[in-house]
Amino acid sequence: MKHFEANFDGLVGPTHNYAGLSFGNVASFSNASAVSDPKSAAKQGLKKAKALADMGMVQGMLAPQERPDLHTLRRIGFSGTDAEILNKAAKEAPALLRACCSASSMWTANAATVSPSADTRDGKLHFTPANLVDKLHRSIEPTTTGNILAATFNDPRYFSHHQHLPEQANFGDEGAANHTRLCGNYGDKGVELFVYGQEATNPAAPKPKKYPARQTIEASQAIARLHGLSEDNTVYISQNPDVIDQGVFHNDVIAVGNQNVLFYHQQAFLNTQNKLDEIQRKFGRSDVHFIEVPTSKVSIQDAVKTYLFNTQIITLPSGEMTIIAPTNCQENPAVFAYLNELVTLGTPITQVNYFDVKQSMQNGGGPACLRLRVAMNDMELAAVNQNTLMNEALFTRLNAWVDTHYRDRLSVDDLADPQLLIESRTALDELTQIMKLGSVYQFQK
Ligand SMILES: NCCC[C@H](NC(=O)CCC(=O)O)C(=O)O
Repeated sequence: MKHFEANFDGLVGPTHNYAGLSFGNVASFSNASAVSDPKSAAKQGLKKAKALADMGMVQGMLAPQERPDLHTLRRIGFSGTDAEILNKAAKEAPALLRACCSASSMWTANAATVSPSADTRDGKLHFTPANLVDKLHRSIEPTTTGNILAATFNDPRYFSHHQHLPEQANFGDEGAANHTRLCGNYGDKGVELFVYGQEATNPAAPKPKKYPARQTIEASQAIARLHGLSEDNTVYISQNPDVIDQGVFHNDVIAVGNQNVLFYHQQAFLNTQNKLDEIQRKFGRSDVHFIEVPTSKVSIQDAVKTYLFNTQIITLPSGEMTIIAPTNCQENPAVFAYLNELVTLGTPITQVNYFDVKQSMQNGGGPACLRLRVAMNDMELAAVNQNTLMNEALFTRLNAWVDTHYRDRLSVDDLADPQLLIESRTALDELTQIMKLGSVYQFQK
C-alpha cells in the first residue's frame, strides 16, 4: 500500500476582498479597503494547485463558502428581501456586513485539524473543523466547513468527522495552522505537534500583550482526545507570545514541518530546547532535521512580511523535498539569500519553487495557509470524492467557471450590491454540480 500526503487547497470565493477584519494580522490590517481582484485570486490559487499536481502530488480542492452570508445577517436581526437586508446592513452596521462577506474560507489550513489513520486509536482519518472563534468573520465558517469536508471525504469506513469545539474563547481553535506532524514514511505513526498561544484556564501562563492568541492549549488537548492520539505521539508547544505581538497570529507564520524536517524561526517557541528534546524522544529516530533560522539572518519582521515559513515543504515522488514559497520571498534580499543557502545545507530540502499568490498574501495568507494537508493511503484516496481531485480536466473546468462568474475588481463598497449575491450563489450552485458535493450550502436547502 502506498502512503503519501495530499494537499486540499481552498478555492478562492467570488467575494474575495480586503476588509481589514483580522486584528493581529499585519497584512489584513494594512490592506484594509484596498481593491481586490477575485478572478486573479482564484486563478493564482488554481495555478499553484495544478503545479503541485503536475509535480506528481495528490492535490484536491475544497469548495468556498456562501458569501454574503444572509443567514447570519438574518440571525442578527436584519429582515426583508435579500436586497433589503444587504442595504440595511450596509447603512446600519457596515462592519457586520463586511464580516459576512469575507472569502476567508480559502485558507483551508484553518479549515480543520487532521490526524491520519496511522496516528489514531481506531485507525481512521480524523477531521475536526476549527471553530475560529477569535474573529467574527471566521467564526461563521465551521458548520459549512464540516459539510464540505464530509462531502469531500465521504466514506465513514475510512473518515471520522467531529463537530467543531464549543464556540467559546477557552476553546479557541485555528485548525492545522497550529498543528504539524512529523513522521518517517507517511504511513508510519507520527508525532503531532500542537502549538498554542495561551492557556485559557491558567492566567499565570505567558500570553501576548497586544494581539490576541487565537489558539488555546485546551482546544489542542480536546482535539488530541477526539482523534484518539496517544501521549507518546503528541507534543504541546507554547508559541512565543512576543512574536504573536509582532504579527505571528498563527504558528504557520513562523514554523512548518514535513516528515523528518522541522523548519522554524529561532524565536518561534517558548522552552525551545526542551520541546525539541521531547520531539526527538517521541520521534524515536536519529535523522530528524531541526532547521532553525536565526534572527541574525531573517528578522521576525521579514518573516511576517515575506511568509518564509508559510511555505509548503513537500516530498516529491523522487523522495526529495521542495519548498513552495510565495514570490514575496524572492523580493526580499535577506529571505532570498537565506533560501538560496538553505538548499545547499545538506538537509532533505533541495529546491525552492516560487508562486505568485499575492491576492491572498495581501490578506495574510501564503501558500501554506491555502492548503489542508491530509496524509493518507491508496485505499483512503480511493474513498475520497474523486470530483474534488485536481487534474487537467478539473483545472480547465474551474478556470472557465471562474472566468464566467468572477469579477476582476471588488471594493468593500461593492459588498452590498445584490447582484454580487446572485453572482455568488449562481457560481456556487454550479460548483456543487462540478464537484458533485450535493447541497452543502444553506441557500440550497
Ligand atoms: N491562515 C491565514 C489566515 C488569514 C486570514 N485573513 C483574513 O481573514 C483577512 C480578511 C480581511 O481582512 O478581509 C485570518 O486572519 O484568519
